[in-house]
Amino acid sequence: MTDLWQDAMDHAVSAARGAGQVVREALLEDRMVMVKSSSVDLVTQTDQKVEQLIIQSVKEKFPTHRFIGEESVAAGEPCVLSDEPTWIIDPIDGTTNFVHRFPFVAVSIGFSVNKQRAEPAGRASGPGQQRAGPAGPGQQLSRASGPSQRAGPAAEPLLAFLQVEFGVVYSCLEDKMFTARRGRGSFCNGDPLQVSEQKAIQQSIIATEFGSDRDPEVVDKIFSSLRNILCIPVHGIRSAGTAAINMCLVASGCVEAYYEIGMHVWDLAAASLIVSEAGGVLMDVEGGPFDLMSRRVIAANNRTIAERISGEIQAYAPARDDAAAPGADP
Ligand SMILES: O=P([O-])([O-])O[C@@H]1[C@H](O)[C@H](O)[C@@H](O)[C@H](O)[C@H]1O
Ligand SMILES: [Mg+2]
Repeated sequence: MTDLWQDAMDHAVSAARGAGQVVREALLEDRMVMVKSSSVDLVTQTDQKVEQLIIQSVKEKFPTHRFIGEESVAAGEPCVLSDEPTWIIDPIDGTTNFVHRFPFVAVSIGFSVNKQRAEPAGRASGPGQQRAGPAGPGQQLSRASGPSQRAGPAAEPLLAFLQVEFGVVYSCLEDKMFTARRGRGSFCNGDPLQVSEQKAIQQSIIATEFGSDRDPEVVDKIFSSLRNILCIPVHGIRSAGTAAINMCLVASGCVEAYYEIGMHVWDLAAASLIVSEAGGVLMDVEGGPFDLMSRRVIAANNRTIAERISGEIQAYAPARDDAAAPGADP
């Protein structure tokens, strides 16, 4: 049977690699910094150029596909997911890092199709499927066991979830290409990834970010959550400065969990599949199902750690990514 999306995934990997080369070259030059939603929400010409390069190359090969790109949305394009094949692009995740030459910068490309196809857990989802169980980031099943033991239960209720078919995160200064295909596992430079087996949060490292919202009430909540989690106590707190790389660190087993409120769908789409395909779980910060458009996430190695973190977070709800979209989900 033809593998519908493998061509697109191969294209995403090569586009991400090409974009990474542009980012690395731009780091050697002066970077003109502009601001978006606030004085600490940065963008550069390289973000815009890289996004256009990726979109143009995809359009040439897949002229009917749609896009959600960070800089296109900033320029007024709608942020809409539909049943149509949609490329979800963050040209530079870690723009602040890029501006300061802090050495963690990623190109993130997720690909979704069939926005809300309801599918029973445990059904194989495509040609060449090697593992049972839904691997899309909208699902909330615990996947604490390793890749070899990940068959989903046979009779789960129907779940409506966003289907990310593949995710590509290229950590371009480390030259690490993280990839995941739905139902087929996660990889870094071709080597399979698996989340940490740690069950005790007291022996965990937790990643989070401070985002770009400087409203004192929000900052208080961020620090309150951080204090609660630090005092559990955990082994440590880390911030890579990019949501996508933080999540790839979860998938790689280097940190047990990452949580944040405020990042966007383009920061999360690709990496959410990389986490779930590495055996991790995705959850809303209040413990419900993960929602890619909600700008809230806990990505963890297992449900126990995710739930413990959700119990310590002072939650708030930023405007959804699809809030302004006509016909967006209520
Ligand atoms: O702006 P950008 O560098 O693409 O993305 C940001 C990074 O992922 C950062 O780690 C996170 O804290 C922000 O919430 C994101 O917006
Ligand atoms: Mg980003």
